[in-house]
Amino acid sequence: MHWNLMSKEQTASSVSLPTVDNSEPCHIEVLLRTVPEKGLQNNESTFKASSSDNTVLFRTSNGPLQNTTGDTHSTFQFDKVFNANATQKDVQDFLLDPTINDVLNGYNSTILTYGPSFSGKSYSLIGSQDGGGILPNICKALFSTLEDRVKTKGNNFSVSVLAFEIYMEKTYDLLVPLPERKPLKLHRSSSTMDLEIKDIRPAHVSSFEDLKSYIQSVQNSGNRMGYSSEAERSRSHVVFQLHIEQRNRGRDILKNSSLYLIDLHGAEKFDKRTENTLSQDALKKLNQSIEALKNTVECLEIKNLDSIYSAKASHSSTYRESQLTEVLQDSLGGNRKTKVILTCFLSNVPTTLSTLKFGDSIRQINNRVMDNTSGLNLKKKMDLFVQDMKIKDDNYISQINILKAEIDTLKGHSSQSVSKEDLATKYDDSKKENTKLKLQLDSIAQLLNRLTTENPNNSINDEVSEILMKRCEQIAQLELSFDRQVNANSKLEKELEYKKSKEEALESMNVKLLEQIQLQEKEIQELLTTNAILKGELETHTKLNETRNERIKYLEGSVKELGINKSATPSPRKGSVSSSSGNTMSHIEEGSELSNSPWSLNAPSKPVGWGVRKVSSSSIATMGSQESFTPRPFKKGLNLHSIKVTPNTSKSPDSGN
Ligand SMILES: Nc1ncnc2c1ncn2[C@@H]1O[C@H](COP(=O)(O)OP(=O)(O)OP(=O)(O)O)[C@@H](O)[C@H]1O
Repeated sequence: MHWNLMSKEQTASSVSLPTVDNSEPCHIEVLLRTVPEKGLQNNESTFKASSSDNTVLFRTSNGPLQNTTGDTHSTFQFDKVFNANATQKDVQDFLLDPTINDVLNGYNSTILTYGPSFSGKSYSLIGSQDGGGILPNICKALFSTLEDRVKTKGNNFSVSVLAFEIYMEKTYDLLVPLPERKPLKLHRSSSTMDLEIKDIRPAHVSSFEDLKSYIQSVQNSGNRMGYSSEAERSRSHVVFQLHIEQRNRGRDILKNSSLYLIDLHGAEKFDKRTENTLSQDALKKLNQSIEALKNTVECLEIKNLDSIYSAKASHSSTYRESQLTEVLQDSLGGNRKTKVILTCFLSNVPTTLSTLKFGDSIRQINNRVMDNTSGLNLKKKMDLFVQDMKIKDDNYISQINILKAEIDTLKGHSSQSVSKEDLATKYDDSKKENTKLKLQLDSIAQLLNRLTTENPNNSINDEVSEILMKRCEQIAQLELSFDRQVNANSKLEKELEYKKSKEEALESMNVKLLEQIQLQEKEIQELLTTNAILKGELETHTKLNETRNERIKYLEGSVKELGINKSATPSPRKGSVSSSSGNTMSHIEEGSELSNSPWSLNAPSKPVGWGVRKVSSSSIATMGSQESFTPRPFKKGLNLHSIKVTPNTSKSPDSGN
């Protein structure tokens, strides 16, 4: 699979709205961040960085601060200068929001770190144990804004990510574990001239959590960046690319943009002192990319400063000096909003001076940026429509399944509970028992009355009372359970009714959903047919156009030929056909094809004969509404008389003859 690093889908499925070049100039922004160094005071250093006016002043060893207007390299002006005590948050507060805005407005953007080893490039871009860098925080903020737009504007989005490293002039997919990593091919698409990486594996991520796990897998797969071991310097350039596609269905707008986050390896030259295991050739390759980057920036700076400078020398050739510059082509002088973070130790004069000079040069480069906003074409619209229908369909199906499961559980409940018939028999039984007990109670009450009247102090009285009390308790309990049964019964009845109504509602909803699906299928069908008709019409028009072009060419040829013949013979007089030489006549006869042509200026309404000769160039010039034509039998040498011309009001000098 090829992965287009520029506008992956824009070319295939959308039509660009702007037809004119509406790009705007945009200079590369440069930020400087200095590393905290123990015991180093800013005003004691050779460099004085000022975050208030965003300058760095370079002072000579013993002398006073140099005049800012004197030596161009005595003062370096940047877009932002962060002192050593600036936090990650300070840097990100400055950088994140504008970059996110640019990307979401459809502008391609790049954030690039540049500086010597251990100066905090990875610290700023990726982060460390004590805090997240630009990469995780920009991704988090990006997803949060995208999700907000889904809620507030109904926009859709899709994000894909890929990560690769450039090591010794070879490009590797960072998702592939380090030992298995194979170099990938970079090439430019012949149609769009976009850079493509063959066989790289992009990942589609739908949330920040997905993206975090992608970054995690990249880090787990091993790297040459050195952030696994803090004391190790990086030897590869690492590139993260996010591609964001946003769709606004209401306005049929598609925005495609990408964000590069690039962590370069140290900008100093690698040599045998630090890389003693590497061969001379390997060292050369290791240094090649930064050298090429410096050259490219220099060329572009000169080109920007000197408008007469020929682009030929600078452009394509310098970009091709290394894989890094190939990847950066669009970020340096192309359609990207580029921000460079320079990192340096103020105590190290040579590396800082070289970094500042690089920053100064790259800041002179003007990119030409335009937002990658496009309209959706019919095919894209249909694809999206079908995709949405599918999603809706899936939703409906899952909704139906949920409701079905609910019905099943309710049905299970009702089968487990007591049936109506059982309840009725239970109710009857209790009723019978109740009446029996009541009768017993009555007879006991009667017996008791009798005994009380006969013998008021009889001990039997107490016994009977006790029995009676027990019986009463039994009756009360029975009545209670009876009430409970009745309550349970009515509850079940209600539940059953509710289930029935729910089932009915579900059924009708189901029917509606089916109708909707059918309607949508019909709409898709109609769109397909319209598409086919449009295609057919387009083909017919193209053919017609081709035929017309052929005819026009043919006519032009014929007219030219006629012109040549005309110039070859004496110029005919106004109102006359030609000389009597007979040449023109015969030419006209030959040109009868022209008169017969449906494209002829004078298509014959009569059979082809003498009349068609009116088409000769001279006759076209003289033909007026008063001209009449009398066909005569052909006589050799008499052809001049074969056409009768009615006198013209404006006579030619010879017309009297
Ligand atoms: N501004 C800073 N504040 C605190 N610690 C920092 C800062 N900048 C860098 N460091 C620390 O310095 C060390 C080196 O930083 P880092 O690895 O980011 O350098 P680098 O420029 O990416 O080096 P290399 O080019 O070798 O990759 C790390 O331990 C990092 O935590």
